[in-house]
Amino acid sequence: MKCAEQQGIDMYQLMEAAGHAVFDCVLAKYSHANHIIVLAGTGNNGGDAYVVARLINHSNMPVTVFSPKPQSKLRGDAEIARQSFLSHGGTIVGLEKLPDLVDELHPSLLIDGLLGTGFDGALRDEYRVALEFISTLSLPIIAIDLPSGLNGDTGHVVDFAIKATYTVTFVGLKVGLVTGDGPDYCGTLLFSGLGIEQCLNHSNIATATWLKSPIQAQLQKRKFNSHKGSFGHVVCIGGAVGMPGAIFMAAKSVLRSGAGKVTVITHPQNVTLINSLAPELMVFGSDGEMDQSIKDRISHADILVVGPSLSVAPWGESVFTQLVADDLLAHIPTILDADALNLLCKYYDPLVKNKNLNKWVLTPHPLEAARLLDISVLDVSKNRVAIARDIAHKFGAVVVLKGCGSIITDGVNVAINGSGNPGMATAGMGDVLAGVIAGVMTNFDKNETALQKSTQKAVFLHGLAGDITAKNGEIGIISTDVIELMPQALDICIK
Ligand SMILES: NC(=O)C1=CN([C@@H]2O[C@H](COP(=O)(O)OP(=O)(O)OC[C@H]3O[C@@H](n4cnc5c(N)ncnc54)[C@H](O)[C@@H]3O)[C@@H](O)[C@H]2O)[C@@H](O)CC1
Ligand SMILES: Nc1ncnc2c1ncn2[C@@H]1O[C@H](COP(=O)(O)OP(=O)(O)O)[C@@H](O)[C@H]1O
Ligand SMILES: [K+]
Repeated sequence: MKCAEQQGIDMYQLMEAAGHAVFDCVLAKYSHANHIIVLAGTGNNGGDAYVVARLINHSNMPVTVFSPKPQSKLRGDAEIARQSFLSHGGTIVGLEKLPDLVDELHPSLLIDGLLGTGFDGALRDEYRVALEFISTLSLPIIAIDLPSGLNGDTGHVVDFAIKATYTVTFVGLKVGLVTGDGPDYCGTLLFSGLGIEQCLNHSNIATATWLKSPIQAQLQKRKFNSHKGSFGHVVCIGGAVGMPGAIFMAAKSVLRSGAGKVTVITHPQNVTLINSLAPELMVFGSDGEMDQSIKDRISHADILVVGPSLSVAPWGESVFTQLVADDLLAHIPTILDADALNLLCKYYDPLVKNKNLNKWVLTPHPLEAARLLDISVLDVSKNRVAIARDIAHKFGAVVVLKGCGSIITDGVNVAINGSGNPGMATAGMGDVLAGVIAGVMTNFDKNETALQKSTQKAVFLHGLAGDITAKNGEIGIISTDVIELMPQALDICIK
């Protein structure tokens, strides 16, 4: 909004436009509402609320505004909007009176204009008490710009927030609506550009991309005249003794995402089982010492996946340290997942620093992200985008910070994934993602600039396969189901 102001756009007109956008939502979804309660805060989000309340009043629907103290004087545009509401006969009551009046008013809709993008920190007591009371009413709620209590920049809820039915949000994407806690609080998201989206598009503001449509993960149709060598050789390294599952799922996912050839390097005791589960894989055993033939296979790979069930015990540690010491990870695009990330924390300084590592994709979940920066998991969830960027800068890598609204960043560009579902919160789904990233990459150029873009597409495709799997029920989907549906997800995205 500051940018709009700098470009000479009239801020009160924007507030009017915001109010009209919310009023349109009221008319479209709740035109028969009984009494409408509007919460109006003390900033510009409150100003928007007064515009909506005036429009509701004007259309002869019963409306009461509840506002925290001080109700006397707001600032600037918000005060103009409040005065306009009052001069049209509007009623404003103290927020603390809401519990006493609610039975009398019989509201059937609540509009939340308490806090918007200016909210920071923890809710002040008066607000928290009001929001907790509201949550007991079971009313449909339209949130203005964002649900009060949710931080629009980070997607973090400190203690309490409104759970909206609809959120009518304005102009650019607020990352906090689509990552972390955001999706649990926003309900259905409705966007309004307030008529200034064109002007902002030309202002060169760096914003995050929300990956929501298959068009954003477009893949080229294959030439008829293709052969397996056209689509890359991926080597997957992991699977300590007794742990064949994760590396098998990662490798099978690479195959199901379009790679020409996939090799697995694992503990010798896993070889027979993995071969029998997927005879398409080439599987080789290593007892922890990497002989020359294994090193040759790795050095001829187009892409590496390192980490699924590698373990931090001696076998995994020995494999990882040799890969780094022999520079095998320095020149080949490499997806580092799971225990490779844990080992990366341990060996970052002595082995990894100062090498040419800008071909890495790191795929931490929040706990692994916390370890990579030596912070707490809470610190990660407080600001997912900033943390993902910090990891990208520290390791010179593309980072996928997994979870609801996975963040993909090379430290500069930021994308937030909009595919996937909570059914995917199940063991092995991250191993599948690591494989999908490598497999999808084999469809693209191998240069570095493609790394962020191809990782974005892969993360979207992985979530899309999860969504296709969840069509028969979300809870209880398993990672191997998602692997089998990767071809369907890819097919949706082929040009
Ligand atoms: N003119 C503009 O800039 C426009 C802004 N728009 C609206 O304005 C909003 C942003 O307005 P503001 O910057 O005034 O911010 P807000 O209206 O979100 O909030 C500011 C108020 O919240 C209080 N507050 C902050 N943290 C708090 C906490 N932890 N507990 C309790 N109270 C807290 C502050 O004391 C301040 O009074 C947007 O979300 C959008 O709804 C729209 O009207 C379009 C035009
Ligand atoms: N609630 C969710 N919404 C969307 N995607 C999710 C959700 N929960 C998990 N996922 C996805 O599933 C995968 C889980 O990865 P991870 O936690 O590493 O699992 P594991 O360690 O068991 O392999 C990630 O890609 C993550 O983004
Ligand atoms: K709000």
